[in-house]
Amino acid sequence: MGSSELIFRGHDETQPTPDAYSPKPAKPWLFVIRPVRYLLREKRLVFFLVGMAIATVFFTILPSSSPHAHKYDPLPDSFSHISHELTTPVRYKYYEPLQVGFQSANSGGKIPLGLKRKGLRIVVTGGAGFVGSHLVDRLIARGDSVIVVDNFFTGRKENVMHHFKNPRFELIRHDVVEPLLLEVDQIYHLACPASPVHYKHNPVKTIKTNVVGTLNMLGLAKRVGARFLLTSTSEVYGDPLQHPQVETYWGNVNPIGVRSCYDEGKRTAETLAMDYHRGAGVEVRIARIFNTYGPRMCIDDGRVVSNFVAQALRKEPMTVYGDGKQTRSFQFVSDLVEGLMRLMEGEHVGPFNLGNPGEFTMLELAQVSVFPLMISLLLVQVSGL
Ligand SMILES: O=c1ccn([C@@H]2O[C@H](COP(=O)(O)OP(=O)(O)O[C@H]3OC[C@@H](O)[C@H](O)[C@H]3O)[C@@H](O)[C@H]2O)c(=O)[nH]1
Repeated sequence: MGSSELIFRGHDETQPTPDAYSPKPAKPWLFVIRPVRYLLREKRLVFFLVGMAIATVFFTILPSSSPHAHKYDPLPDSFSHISHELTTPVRYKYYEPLQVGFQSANSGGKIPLGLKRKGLRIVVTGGAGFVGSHLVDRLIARGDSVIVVDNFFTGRKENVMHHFKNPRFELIRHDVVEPLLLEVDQIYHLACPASPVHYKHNPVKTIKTNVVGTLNMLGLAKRVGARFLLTSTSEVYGDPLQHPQVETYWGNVNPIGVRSCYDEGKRTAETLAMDYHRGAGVEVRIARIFNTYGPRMCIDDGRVVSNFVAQALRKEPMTVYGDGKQTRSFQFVSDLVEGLMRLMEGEHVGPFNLGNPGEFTMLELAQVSVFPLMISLLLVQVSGL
């Protein structure tokens, strides 16, 4: 059989014959007409349009009028000036996220509907401590979500328990010497006992916290692309031969002294931060914190301000060590927190000294601690409180 035969037979079968049944040709427009008729007949179109309207309201209007935007945000008046500089939207608004971490990964692209960012996710290690808890207050007030990581060695739950019902707050009991994985945009690394009495109590643990703890948190910053702020200390200058100490001064530090676990530990932490910055591209900020005082400082903190205040209250003699001519500067905790946040949001790595530029001798401090206390005790007695 030749190929021409095959072709011919095929033609035969498809040829129409006058008597054969011929079905009506299909009408493609019926596929459109039928559902429309159905929608109109069953009033389905109305339901469809109403559903679309509800969905539009839910996904567009509701998120911007979320109760959180007002519930936690009214910043105290004393902070209003900083909100203009640190946070693009001012009071009563959510914080405009920086182009860091997760955010930078999304920059340029549209964030899918329903995944709109409302604030930064921030870890504060040591967030239940004296300085950390004030920082947490400010971050929460700004509209960010805060995870506090604290082992409660010197931190206290009471310092942060006023946030327990806030859905943007989480508290994790964790020691930073163990690794931790969290998805965050920024890390404020404060975890370490800061008072000489506390850090000398277990020096091995102190240096481990400064070195291994900082290494772990820098590793986390690298892994999730977070910006990292290290709270270092004025103690990196050791027994300084230069007054006042500028950041370019390298210090005069004893590597084998009783304070070395802290001052050398912090110096190593700074080294680690800079090496992660230069070597792994981690965005770091370094703050060197000078003496700080304020509410939530432990009365048994062991530092000079709390000691003098406690002694004045108990009408005990003040324990001025040495000749009392050594000088220190003292800043209020809210000023420090403002400095930390400005540093984190700014473009400069640091290190930056954060402290009060005016210095006192310890003898002068003993005098200024006594007089206001005497006056306030007198007022309490006069008013009969
Ligand atoms: O009861 C006291 C306590 C302390 N002092 C003296 O007061 C001065 C300040 O001592 P503190 O213990 O308050 O604090 P230090 O300045 O030694 O270190 C502090 O400084 C900066 C922070 O970053 C550190 O975390 C913190 O330890 C020291 O000269 C100390 O000898 C007293 O005279 N009497």
